[in-house]
Amino acid sequence: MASYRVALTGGAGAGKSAAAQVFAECGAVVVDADQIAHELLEPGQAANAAVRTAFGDDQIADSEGRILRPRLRERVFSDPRARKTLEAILHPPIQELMRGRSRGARPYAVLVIPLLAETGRPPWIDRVLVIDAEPSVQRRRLQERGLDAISIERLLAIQASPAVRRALADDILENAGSLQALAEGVRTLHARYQARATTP
Ligand SMILES: CC(C)(COP(=O)(O)OP(=O)(O)OC[C@H]1O[C@@H](n2cnc3c(N)ncnc32)[C@H](O)[C@@H]1O)[C@@H](O)C(=O)NCCC(=O)NCCS
Ligand SMILES: Nc1ncnc2c1ncn2[C@@H]1O[C@H](COP(=O)(O)OP(=O)(O)OP(=O)(O)O)[C@@H](O)[C@H]1O
Repeated sequence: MASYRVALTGGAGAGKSAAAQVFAECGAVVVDADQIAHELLEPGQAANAAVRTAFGDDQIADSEGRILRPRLRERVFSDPRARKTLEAILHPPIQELMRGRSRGARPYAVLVIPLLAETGRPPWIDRVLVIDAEPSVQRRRLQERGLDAISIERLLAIQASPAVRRALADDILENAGSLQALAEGVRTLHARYQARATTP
């Protein structure tokens, strides 16, 4: 039987990781694009070398070749050309690893893809779940994570609008209440996805 793959997307701080954790606790296989991006930037990876060459070793890496992610983030969130350069290096291997790691997943896979609306829906995705929170709530959560006000505004400005994202959705999870309410919403969806995944 082919894998059943659900893409989970949403704006920064909307609650994708929190929802993904509950899907994992329910037994879904979770694959996260942001985590894969971090893995690909590790020393020894081809993307690490490509990023250091493109952005300048002395600018964005330490003496051991470790990418200084906050510095790279600052650069790419304030310069669209730099962002395109980084995305051109990282997005093809991210796509390949997302697809590979979710192949054969049982009962089904949740792929956390923050930029689904920006990059387009891959043909191998069966269903799109959008998690949404009020922009004021996103800002507060990002602030709590230590991002400064300018970085928060830049980040929200370069991401797709909630309307564009919601237009892609088969399901929408409103993350407006408590973490417990979010977990209940996830468990309801899990039951539905599990049934779809196992129905021939
Ligand atoms: C820029 C990088 C080095 C910053 O790393 P850092 O650990 O500081 O932040 P983190 O990865 O947690 O991202 C912070 C927030 O920015 C969002 N984000 C990341 N990259 C992008 C991007 N190219 N465009 C818009 N939003 C982005 C993330 O989803 C998250 O909400 C890293 O995010 C990265 O390598 N991004 C490029 C790869 C990418 O496009 N990833 C998104 C998933 S496809
Ligand atoms: N309903 C909620 N109630 C309280 N806190 C929440 C709720 N949902 C998420 N959070 C918290 O808000 C923060 C951001 O959530 P999370 O990391 O899941 O967002 P995200 O969409 O994965 O963000 P990013 O794309 O930036 O990684 C986390 O600290 C998380 O625990």
